[in-house]
Amino acid sequence: MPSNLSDTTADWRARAAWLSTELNRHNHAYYVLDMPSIPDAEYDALFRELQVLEQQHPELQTATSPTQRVGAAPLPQFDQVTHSIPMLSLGNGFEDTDIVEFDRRVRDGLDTHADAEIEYAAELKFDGLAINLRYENGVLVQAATRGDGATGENVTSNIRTVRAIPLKLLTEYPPKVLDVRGEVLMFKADFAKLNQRQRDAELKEFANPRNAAAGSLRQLDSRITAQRTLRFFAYGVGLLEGADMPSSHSALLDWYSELGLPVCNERAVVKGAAGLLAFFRDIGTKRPQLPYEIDGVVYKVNRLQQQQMLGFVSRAPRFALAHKFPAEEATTQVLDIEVQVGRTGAITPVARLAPVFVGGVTVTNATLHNEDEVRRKDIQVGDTVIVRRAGDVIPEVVAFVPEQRPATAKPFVMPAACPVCGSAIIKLEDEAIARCSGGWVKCAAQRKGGLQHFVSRRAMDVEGLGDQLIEQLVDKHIITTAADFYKLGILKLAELDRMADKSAQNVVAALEKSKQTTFARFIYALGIRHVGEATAKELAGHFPSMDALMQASEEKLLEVADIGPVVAKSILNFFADPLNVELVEQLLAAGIYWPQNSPTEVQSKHLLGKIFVLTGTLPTLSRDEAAALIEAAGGKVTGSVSKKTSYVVAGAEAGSKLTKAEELGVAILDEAALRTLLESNVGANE
Ligand SMILES: NC(=O)c1ccc[n+]([C@@H]2O[C@H](COP(=O)([O-])OP(=O)(O)OC[C@H]3O[C@@H](n4cnc5c(N)ncnc54)[C@H](O)[C@@H]3O)[C@@H](O)[C@H]2O)c1
Ligand SMILES: [Zn+2]
Repeated sequence: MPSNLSDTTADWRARAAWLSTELNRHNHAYYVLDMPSIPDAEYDALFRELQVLEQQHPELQTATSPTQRVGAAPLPQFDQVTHSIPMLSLGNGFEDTDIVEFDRRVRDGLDTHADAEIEYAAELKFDGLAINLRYENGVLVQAATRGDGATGENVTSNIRTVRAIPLKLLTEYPPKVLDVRGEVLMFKADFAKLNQRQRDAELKEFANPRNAAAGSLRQLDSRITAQRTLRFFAYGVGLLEGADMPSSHSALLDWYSELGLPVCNERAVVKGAAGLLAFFRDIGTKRPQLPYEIDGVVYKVNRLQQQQMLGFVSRAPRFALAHKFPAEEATTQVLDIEVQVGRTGAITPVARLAPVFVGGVTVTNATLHNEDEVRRKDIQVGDTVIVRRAGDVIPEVVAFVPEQRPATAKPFVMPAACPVCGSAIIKLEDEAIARCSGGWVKCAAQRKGGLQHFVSRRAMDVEGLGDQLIEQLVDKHIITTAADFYKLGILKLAELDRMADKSAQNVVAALEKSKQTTFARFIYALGIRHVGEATAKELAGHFPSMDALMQASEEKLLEVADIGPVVAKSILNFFADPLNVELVEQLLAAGIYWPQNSPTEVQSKHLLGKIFVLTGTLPTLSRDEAAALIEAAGGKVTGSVSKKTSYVVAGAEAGSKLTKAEELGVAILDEAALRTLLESNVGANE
């Protein structure tokens, strides 16, 4: 309760009444419309405040208070179903102490010895909606939502479209009546597909899988439900007639499994509070990999007899507790929208936020991904927004709250120039992402990425110069351009963190060794936009020297196989910048060189027309080297084996390509056989 409230009955009453109205309004949006108006954490905070207020002032509590009720009344459009046994909610806890306290309450309630450990069934808290499935003589006859706990909505025809739910139980002796309780939910992948379809059809997207599941099940037209993939997990029981109730919760779920009802495997029987907390932590680490969303775990006293002794409070059983994960969503204000320049020059709009605690940390900014996304979500400076931080994922802005948009809200405008280097920001028509046109030589934001690429295995191939080392070198201003690598001495390197003399020597030796390279590798290492390895090879084969390449006109570039206008323009732009030309000159001056003609000892183009596939690890040649030799002899290297393949060159740990070659009867060579073939003229076509 806010402390600025003076301690008078009138104030409590007003606050409690206000909280009730708010909670009822949010309940309606959440349960009836399937469109929550605030994040769950904020709803929970209001709910707790009212609970505390009512505990302190019992006279405020009414039977109609939101704290005493479950869910919301069913929609009048649906037929109503009165539950034989009410469907309740769950009490919940967040902190370890809440769990220890729950275990203590259970032990007190059972009057067991202080040191007797209780057996609990622990399971997942699925983020969907509760359903009651009535089976009579083994046949599904009715399905109803929880509604307000006493009365739910009849959704039988919709539930019949859910393939995960059996229409008939797998038993010859079904009970006369069985109310199976469980959760209808939507898996993450199905949710993503549904929202993609909604977007394509320009329909409203669902906020999360829970709302999508609820919105899909609570449809008046079952054909719509049938198009959405819903799933189901059973976790409880209502009325049971004509069979004995299993003696524990775990036995109930085992029985369900035998009856053909889907039961989640992530469950355990544990002992005492320590067992509960261990389960919680274990599930916490598995959570990101689960194919569906959960918002916590649920603990239930396992023995049915003990459950009955404990009984119920108004809206929840005393024998169960939901242990919830920290909220992943919260609302806050957008103070500004800035742009960040990524390692490849990609410009990302980022919302600066009023600090907010979400997903277990304080968040002050969140990604907006790209310009189109900002427009689509219509996020403006000044908006109140819902921020989401799930696991270790970067926080993102989910949506803005329309009712709270101020008149002064300002739409985002993409700046014309890079905030880091001042170069123009450009966006190609067919790309979602705008980029700084400065490139890595000019733009400090792209420098580290560019330098890492420069030394990478397929470029200059400098061993021992890892990403972290480069970050340090740049951050300590030891290096600004790629040419600086070749000025590095052992002493400078040995000054760095975690750098032993020996490793420093190795790096310097590796740099020295990298000076002898190929023309193609050097072109690729320059990191010219759109010039990948293949294009670099084409260029190296086409132009006799670096000078020739740097001076090539657009027409000349277009003569090269596979080079179109976009790539040609990119190459022209790169060499139009004096900084880049200077870099090339410095690198060559530092001693980088390559054999002028073909880098190998191949005598003739005798393998013209032959198609090779490389697989596995060869004893001495790297794959690149083998490919270069084959190409120098006129052969062609492709990625997959077909009837057209002339030879498959197989090394250690060759996989499916080798099998395929054997199936198709393609000739298989080892490295020695390849060398023989390259050196002789046996493959000649003439
Ligand atoms: N954002 C909003 O405006 C808004 C409004 C109302 C409610 N809510 C949210 O809804 C929740 C309260 O709803 P509630 O009363 O359904 O309670 P609850 O979701 O906290 O717990 C009860 C429900 O958990 C589900 N459940 C999942 N796995 C289960 C399992 N293994 N065993 C038993 N039950 C399981 C069942 O559907 C059950 O009805 C809160 O998280 C609240 O934040 C949000
Ligand atoms: Zn820039």
